[in-house]
Amino acid sequence: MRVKICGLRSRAEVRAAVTAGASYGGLVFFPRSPRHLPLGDARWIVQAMPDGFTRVALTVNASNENLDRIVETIPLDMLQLHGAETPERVAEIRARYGLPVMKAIGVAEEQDLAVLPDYARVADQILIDARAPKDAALPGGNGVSFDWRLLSGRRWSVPWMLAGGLTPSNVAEAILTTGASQVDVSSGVEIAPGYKDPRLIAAFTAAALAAGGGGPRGSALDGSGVAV
Ligand SMILES: O=C(O)c1ccccc1N[C@@H]1O[C@H](COP(=O)(O)O)[C@@H](O)[C@H]1O
Repeated sequence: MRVKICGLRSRAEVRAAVTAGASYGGLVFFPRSPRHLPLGDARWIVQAMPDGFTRVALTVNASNENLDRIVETIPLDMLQLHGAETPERVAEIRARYGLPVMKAIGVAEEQDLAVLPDYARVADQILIDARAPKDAALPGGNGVSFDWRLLSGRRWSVPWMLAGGLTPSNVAEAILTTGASQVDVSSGVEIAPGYKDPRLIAAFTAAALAAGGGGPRGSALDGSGVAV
């Protein structure tokens, strides 16, 4: 079981995630988000991330110019693409930066999963998130979940991660229902938008690790996140 804490905005939040046993830390580069990080701050925050803790940059429909700036400024282990990037664009970004790419797919009903194989061909991982509500200002980070039963018994050819409205209280049920071996959380461990609570980070990570049977910290790039 591997846990990603997304939207880390301070070194204290990074320390809380690492201490809790999370494997991934997400930095949001999307100005409309309350979790958006100026690049100067990101450079400082990323220094608090130890070896083995996967450093993920989240972007939304970013241009090459913006991605260039991010990749040139901070050391990264993965790019999370959380917009309407096509499979061709995902492949282009992966080739351009030589970094593993995790593509987010928004799900509200079964047919939303139909695009998943196309992305699994070009991305290193898939992030299955709740589809954002129509009136939402953000494409993710809304604290909204979906019917996890849509995923039970499904398999894909690449590692995948479950997201969307996960909290310390529901993550165990989400894992048991979907069989996820990786989970991602943002608003579910916050006391206000953009402000993580170390106790909620600890509670979430402990609940996920207990439900998933624990397991080593580390990246899922070895393929061990593949659903079985
Ligand atoms: O967290 C954000 O602000 C954000 C902004 C734009 C796109 C995605 C964002 N977060 C991702 O959304 C999911 C679910 O978040 P939540 O736990 O429901 O709040 C997660 O993958 C975040 O990485």
